[in-house]
Amino acid sequence: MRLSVNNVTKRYRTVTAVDAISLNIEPGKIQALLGPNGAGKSSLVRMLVGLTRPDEGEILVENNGESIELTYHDFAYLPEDRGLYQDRSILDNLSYIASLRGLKLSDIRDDIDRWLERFELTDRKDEPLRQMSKGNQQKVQLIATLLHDPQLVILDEPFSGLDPVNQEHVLTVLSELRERGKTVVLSAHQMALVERLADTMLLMNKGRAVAQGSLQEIRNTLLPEPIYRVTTDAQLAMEKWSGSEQVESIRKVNDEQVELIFNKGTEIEQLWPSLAKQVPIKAFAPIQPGLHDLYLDTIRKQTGEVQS
Ligand SMILES: Nc1ncnc2c1ncn2[C@@H]1O[C@H](COP(=O)(O)OP(=O)(O)OP(=O)(O)O)[C@@H](O)[C@H]1O
Repeated sequence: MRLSVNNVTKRYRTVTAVDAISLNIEPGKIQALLGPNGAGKSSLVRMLVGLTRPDEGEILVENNGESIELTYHDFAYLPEDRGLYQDRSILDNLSYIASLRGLKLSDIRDDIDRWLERFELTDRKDEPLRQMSKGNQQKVQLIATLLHDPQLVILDEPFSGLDPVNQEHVLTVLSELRERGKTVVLSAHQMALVERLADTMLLMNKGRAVAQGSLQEIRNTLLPEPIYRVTTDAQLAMEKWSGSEQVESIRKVNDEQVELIFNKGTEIEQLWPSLAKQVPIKAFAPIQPGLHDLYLDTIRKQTGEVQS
């Protein structure tokens, strides 16, 4: 299933939650939506699953090359506000949700057992949900979401409330969905996980797209000039190099290392000897910042504050 989001805008009374976003989401790929609180991720997700409509633009869904209207059976949706019956057991909740989807319990009983086993909930399946930790409830919600095995899976913050072991379980589940050709869209705040998992990402801030594409494409957009990590006398380097015309920025990492970004068009190879004449250089190498650093740096620049 393929989703095309074309120039979509969503406004609430006082705020433009999603502002002219375009995005192509492909089958067999994982698309992540990233951004600080209030960036517009959930608003976009709600439009993707048809809960709300765009004020401008359109969202097209294609299955095997044909344009379709999404129905409840076509997609799995893990909403931001989870809704399970607190007084009922895990098994009752899952059976009830399965019946709502028109699934026969006898057909999916094995699937439920496998999911419970996988998420280490088998021993607790008869306990009421209210006795469960937030993370365990989250796991039950995720199982409920995926039970009917649809082609399109849309998850609003699937990692929230989970410990690292269960985050890994979810990561594996999502990778398997991709391998089986499903289309997966998720919003998340866990950059290290997203970096390992997502094929493409949309970084949003205040409803707008700040950068999108693969991690490399995002790097190229947000950081067109490479960063060099230089081993040297950091204090002296800060003093001597920061005034250089070719140096866009210099940051002290520790007493023996600085990070340098050069101005666009600088012939970097030719510059090293003159920098080394001012302050001896022991070593230098370009570094590839991870998504976490790119994200924080970008949001900081845009808002002057950081939320993660
Ligand atoms: N139903 C609504 N009515 C009015 N404003 C809304 C509504 N839903 C969202 N908003 C506003 O739209 C903006 C985007 O909110 P949204 O929940 O989409 O962000 P988000 O990126 O999902 O944030 P978070 O990471 O905190 O879940 C926010 O300013 C929010 O207050």
